[in-house]
Amino acid sequence: MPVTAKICGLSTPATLDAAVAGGASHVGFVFFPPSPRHVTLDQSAGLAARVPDAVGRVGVFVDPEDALLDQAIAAARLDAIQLHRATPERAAAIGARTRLPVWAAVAVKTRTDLETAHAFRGAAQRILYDAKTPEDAKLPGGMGLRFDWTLLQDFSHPLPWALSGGLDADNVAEAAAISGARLVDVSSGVESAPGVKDKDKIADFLKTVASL
Ligand SMILES: O=C(O)c1ccccc1NCC(=O)[C@H](O)[C@H](O)COP(=O)(O)O
Repeated sequence: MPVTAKICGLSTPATLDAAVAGGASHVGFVFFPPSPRHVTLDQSAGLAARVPDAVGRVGVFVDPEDALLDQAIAAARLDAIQLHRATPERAAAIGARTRLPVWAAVAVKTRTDLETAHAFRGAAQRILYDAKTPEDAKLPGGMGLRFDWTLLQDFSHPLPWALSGGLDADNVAEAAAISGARLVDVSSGVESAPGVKDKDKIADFLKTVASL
């Protein structure tokens, strides 16, 4: 089975085009003002218009209000909602209201953290295993942190899932081999500075993923 990739936190037409040209299966737009990758509704609309139908548009949110979700879904014509710091109850309510697939981010540092994923069965359609960020960090993702990929070995996944956290062109093959991931997600590993995506790094990452 091939490995596919989501390039997260895109905010410029040139880097979005690089992700699409390189074969990304999904692109992610971050709707969270404290993030250096935050896009406005207008920006997201312009970016979304460049995305072919075959590529999934994923909106990334941190415990969002309904109003923001509605505005972002309409502006960026989202295909899926990625939720960070949301309870299973809130994830289920968002899925029921928006009728879009929900990707629940599960922050992982230990094996015990993984068990959280089970609570999302019936409430989300996909789990995104991401590295747990420090309690005082302003962002729950996009910090280039990785977790121990061996934790995912022999884990009984409750839902389809993706691997995230600290991936880059140099380690994604090892990460996929160890974890068994068939969908990988990257943000800072294809940047030259926080929030600044790099077309060449995107191309390198996607080339490596295509070879797996
Ligand atoms: O990327 C952000 O700035 C961000 C902000 C708020 C919530 C989530 C965010 N990113 C989520 C992602 O899907 C990232 O791709 C994921 O955390 C991996 O990031 P990285 O370790 O930098 O590749």
